[in-house]
Amino acid sequence: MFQKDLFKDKVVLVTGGRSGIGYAISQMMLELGAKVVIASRKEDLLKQAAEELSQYGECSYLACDIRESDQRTALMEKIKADNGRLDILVNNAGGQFPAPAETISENGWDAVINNNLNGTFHMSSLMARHFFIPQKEGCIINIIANIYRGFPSMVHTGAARAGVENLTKTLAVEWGDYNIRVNAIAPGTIESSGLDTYPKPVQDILGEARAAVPLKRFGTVTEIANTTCFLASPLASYISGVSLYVDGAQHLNGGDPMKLTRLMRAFTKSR
Ligand SMILES: CCCCCCC/C=C/C(=O)SCCNC(=O)CCNC(=O)[C@H](O)C(C)(C)COP(=O)(O)OP(=O)(O)OC[C@H]1O[C@@H](n2cnc3c(N)ncnc32)[C@H](O)[C@@H]1OP(=O)(O)O
Ligand SMILES: NC(=O)C1=CN([C@@H]2O[C@H](COP(=O)(O)OP(=O)(O)OC[C@H]3O[C@@H](n4cnc5c(N)ncnc54)[C@H](OP(=O)(O)O)[C@@H]3O)[C@@H](O)[C@H]2O)C=CC1
Repeated sequence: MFQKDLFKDKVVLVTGGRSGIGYAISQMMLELGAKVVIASRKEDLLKQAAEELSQYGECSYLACDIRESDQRTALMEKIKADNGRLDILVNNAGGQFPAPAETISENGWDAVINNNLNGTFHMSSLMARHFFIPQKEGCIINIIANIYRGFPSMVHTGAARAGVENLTKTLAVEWGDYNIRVNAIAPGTIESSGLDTYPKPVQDILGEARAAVPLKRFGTVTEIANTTCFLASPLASYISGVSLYVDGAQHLNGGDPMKLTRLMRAFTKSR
């Protein structure tokens, strides 16, 4: 759909690029000519994904937990040594667990905030200081979630993603001075490997949740990759500071937001 070689000679970092949405983004960027670096925690799975992705173009990898400062620095050093530059950062790595707010421990809260808010900011800041600001050019895309009506059953990630939505606006303004564009994508429910990680109550309501989306289906990883490539491309050269909801209008009308919380309360009690 995009012009072949759209990202020729561009260097792209996709965190969480070994699976699901991140994998689809990496594949599409490679098919459009980019050099792609993927990073996530599980080294075996990461290596395997990089090997598979190499059929589409030049893909490298480094194991990195985005919550760890020394691992983020090692990733930045690798990109500098291998490529000398970075053009596009896709902050896709993230995740959480469904739980009623009153059951979330302090460590559980901190783990999710560290993963989704702190990891995203520190990665953006590091890559901006070492690449985008000296280059006077850069592009950051933050994958968040549908937090339009809060996020019942996932208060921790709702708060973290709202933080990322807001820092997207602030960085778009501050780093406009350096010709850096910063945008976010808020996927609705996407058919991806990520959904398989959720417990039975989530699996049980997927049919109902799918029917409640105004477009009557969940999204695909390709639809999130399409949006990412659009926002990273010159087609979006005047777009910065926005959060694009890619959710079949689920944020406006997506069924009973409390249903999962009630099911999780019953599930937690029964264990
Ligand atoms: C109708 C459908 C609705 C679905 C909407 C879907 C929208 C969003 C979809 C997606 O995002 S798909 C992507 C999903 N993928 C993931 O979420 C996987 C990533 N998740 C993780 O890697 C982990 O959950 C984590 C959040 C990063 C935590 O990892 P970490 O290794 O730091 O955790 P631990 O050291 O194991 O635990 C820390 C702390 O957290 C508590 N905790 C962890 N899991 C749970 C749980 N399932 N329930 C309750 N608490 C949990 C854990 O107990 C620790 O706390 P303490 O016990 O020490 O107090
Ligand atoms: N699927 C959906 O419906 C939705 C997904 N999202 C978000 O989109 C993003 C991708 O999700 P999806 O592809 O579906 O799910 P996946 O679980 O397949 O992807 C999450 C990726 O992030 C990596 N990751 C998680 N934590 C860290 C960390 N601390 N450091 C480095 N890498 C990490 C994981 O790799 P590893 O385990 O090896 O670290 C994995 O590759 C996530 O942020 C997710 O929350 C948002 C809304 C809806």
